[in-house]
Amino acid sequence: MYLHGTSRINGQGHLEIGGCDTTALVEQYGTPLYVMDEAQIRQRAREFTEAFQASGFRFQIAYASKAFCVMAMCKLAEQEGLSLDVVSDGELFTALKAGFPVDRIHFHGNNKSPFEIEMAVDAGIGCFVVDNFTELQLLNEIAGQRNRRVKILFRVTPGVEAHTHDYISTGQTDSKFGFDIGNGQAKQAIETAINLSNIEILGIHSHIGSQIFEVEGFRMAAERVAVFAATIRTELDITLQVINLGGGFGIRYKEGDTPLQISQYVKAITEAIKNCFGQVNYPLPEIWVEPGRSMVGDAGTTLYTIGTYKDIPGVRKYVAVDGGMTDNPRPALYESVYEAMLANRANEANEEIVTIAGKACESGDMLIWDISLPKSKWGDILAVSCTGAYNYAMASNYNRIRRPAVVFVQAGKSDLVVKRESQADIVNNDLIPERLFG
Ligand SMILES: Cc1ncc(COP(=O)(O)O)c(C=O)c1O
Ligand SMILES: N[C@@H](CCCC[NH3+])C(=O)O
Repeated sequence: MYLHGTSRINGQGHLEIGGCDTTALVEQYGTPLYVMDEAQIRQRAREFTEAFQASGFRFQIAYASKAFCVMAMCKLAEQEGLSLDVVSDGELFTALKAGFPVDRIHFHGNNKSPFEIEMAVDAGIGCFVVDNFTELQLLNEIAGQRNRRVKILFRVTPGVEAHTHDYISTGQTDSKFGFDIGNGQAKQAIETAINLSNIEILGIHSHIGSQIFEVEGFRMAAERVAVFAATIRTELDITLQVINLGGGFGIRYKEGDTPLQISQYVKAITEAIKNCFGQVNYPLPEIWVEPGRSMVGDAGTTLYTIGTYKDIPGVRKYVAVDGGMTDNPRPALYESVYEAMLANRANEANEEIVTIAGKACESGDMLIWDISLPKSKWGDILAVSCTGAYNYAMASNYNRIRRPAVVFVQAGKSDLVVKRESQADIVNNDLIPERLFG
């Protein structure tokens, strides 16, 4: 397993993260356990900030909280001077509860409910990223009822196909998100909004997809957005101040993954904006981005306890752990590949190829197919790396399996930031109607 961030093998031959021995973390908190390397998250935030500072552009880096949205993470994002992207009242509530400055929160989503819009307007949200015509009218109406003027970006689809899994590709014309530039709907949306008295247009937003390893897609998106901005200026007499190019910066999950340095992504984006907007003689806009995975993905490691085996001679050996698709649905959803190691026997040589199965009642509940490991036994600790993004965030209670705890580790200290769900939590919202007792 590749050792990310502060991960290392210590003198006892154990995996250590943030100066904490993972076997001690398991003793203290149990398994499955999400371990987040705080220094690694902070370093990523600083890489983004420094790269933008070097570009000379005005900027906002909005952490896409969907990747991992808990109050401690919102606090950390605030400390690092980031903005925050939320997509539901739940994420907004989490951020507000954590005391995140509301004027630095951006509200996304393709089907924001009236309740969500009201909540965000009342809270004084920094901006809405408007996704469709219905939302535009609703937002104007709700803001009007409150005598408020709300800032917006328009989410546009620039017609760029990112080289990634279909389910996480969003910039193409056939997408449920945003207004298409190519078919004229993006222009029509801006034209409509100009006449809405409770809306202030800041700019446009484009997000082409996730887990992207090259810069070409971002360059193309910047180019199309610049041409579009120029057309809008000529035809509608409005100059956009903000261009948001979304997130999508890839990370290394496994051997063969080739993400770029954060500074390379940022340089490509800022240079493309500079060139493309320069070519059409446009005042340089403020640049916003929304990294999620690249902020937290490789800072996360999940620790599991190994339980049972099923060895099918000549076919395959299954090794089951005490979690699975309920804490990490990504292999089942996207065929994502993860790396792992035995955290308590980290120096031992690999001896067998096994398949790591989860404990859910589902044949597709596999975490890793065909991985080389030392011969493991009941009670060993399996560490799976790169689980910081879209793992806890996408965890479920399928089979009424309880969601794991999350700890932040740094400089030899661990802090619980999400408690393990209890059995009481599992039935907390259940009710038995009176008549069923009769
Ligand atoms: C609008 C938007 N912004 C930001 C992100 C974050 O993407 P990533 O986690 O790949 O950086 C996403 C998710 O793909 C998104 O849909
Ligand atoms: N959930 C996806 C990323 C999509 C993000 C939202 N647009 C993943 O785990 O890779």
